[in-house]
Amino acid sequence: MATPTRPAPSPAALLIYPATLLLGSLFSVISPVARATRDSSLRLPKSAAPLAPSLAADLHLSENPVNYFARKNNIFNIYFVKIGWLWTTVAFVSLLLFQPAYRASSSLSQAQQQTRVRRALQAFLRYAIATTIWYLMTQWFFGPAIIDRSFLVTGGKCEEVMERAGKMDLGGSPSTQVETLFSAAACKAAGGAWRGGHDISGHVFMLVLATALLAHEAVGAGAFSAFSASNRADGDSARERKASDPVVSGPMNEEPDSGLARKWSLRLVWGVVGLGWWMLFMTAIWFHTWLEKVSCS
Ligand SMILES: CCCCCCCC/C=C\CCCCCCCC(=O)SCCNC(=O)CCNC(=O)[C@H](O)C(C)(C)COP(=O)(O)O
Ligand SMILES: Nc1ncnc2c1ncn2[C@@H]1O[C@H](COP(=O)(O)O)[C@@H](OP(=O)(O)O)[C@H]1O
Repeated sequence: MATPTRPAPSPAALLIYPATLLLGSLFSVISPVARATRDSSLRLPKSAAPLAPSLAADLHLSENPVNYFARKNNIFNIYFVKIGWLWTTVAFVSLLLFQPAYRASSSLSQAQQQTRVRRALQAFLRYAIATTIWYLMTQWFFGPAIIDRSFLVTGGKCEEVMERAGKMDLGGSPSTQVETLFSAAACKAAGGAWRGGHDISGHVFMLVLATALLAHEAVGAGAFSAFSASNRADGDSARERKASDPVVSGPMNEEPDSGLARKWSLRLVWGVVGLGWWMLFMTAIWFHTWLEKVSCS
């Protein structure tokens, strides 16, 4: 019986992302609460009203929007999304450590051990590639991150700071000045307003990348465990399997206590994926224009 060990999730599953953004955008248009938030923000004093076409800030400037998730300081934004790659890393490492698909153990044959080490290395490579992409897009790309550079290229700038810089010498080395003016975080920290360009959502980008990476890995690892468990139950057919066959190299000799860690690592991963999806949905409802959201997914 040849059952694939790690069936690849269908690419069609990725449609959940545009569907989520579409649903969130529709909700933001038809929900009375979302509309009330928008109306109240439009009644803000002119000095507080942004001049740029970006709706990200325009619609949600009020200090305390009606909906908790429309607040930038909501607990999930601060302790989950803002350090989202840390959560992704922890969840991913827990998979590598505790899922039988990647775990080499002395009770396995040498061929089985090699298969698992190879799988773990491949998974780590996927994580490293995703981490590099996240880093270059949102944190640093030989200076400002790609998202910040695309904002500048499309006409955005750090408004108040640019004006001040025009009037006085900012001091510091030229590279310090560039950092101050040309990255969203540095601009906001310097009291400037990051306005005027196409502001690709870092939240949408990171949440899509992180949840897709984790879900893809968890589906594969979970399927391996389920397949192995069904083989353990079916003792006769399990004994017929070749140890060297990567398709059937299940954790027949798994230590009893590793089952708990295996379950909890999957729960952690699906928890991160679930909360990540929810925050993506919240970003779709309360933050950014439609174009800014879809341009990064
Ligand atoms: C060419 C450079 C390549 C560098 C990458 C090399 C990859 C090597 C592979 C593996 C090595 C392991 C390294 C471990 C990395 C651990 C990652 C972290 O934990 S970083 C610390 C936590 N920080 C975050 O999670 C930040 C997440 N937040 C954001 O990215 C942003 O806040 C946002 C994009 C979500 C929103 O942006 P904002 O401007 O609106 O705040
Ligand atoms: N789901 C969410 N919950 C709370 N704040 C969010 C959010 N999605 C985006 N934001 C906020 O909206 C702004 C634009 O984010 P992004 O460009 O990454 O989508 C950021 O504000 P700050 O930069 O003031 O923190 C971010 O914190």
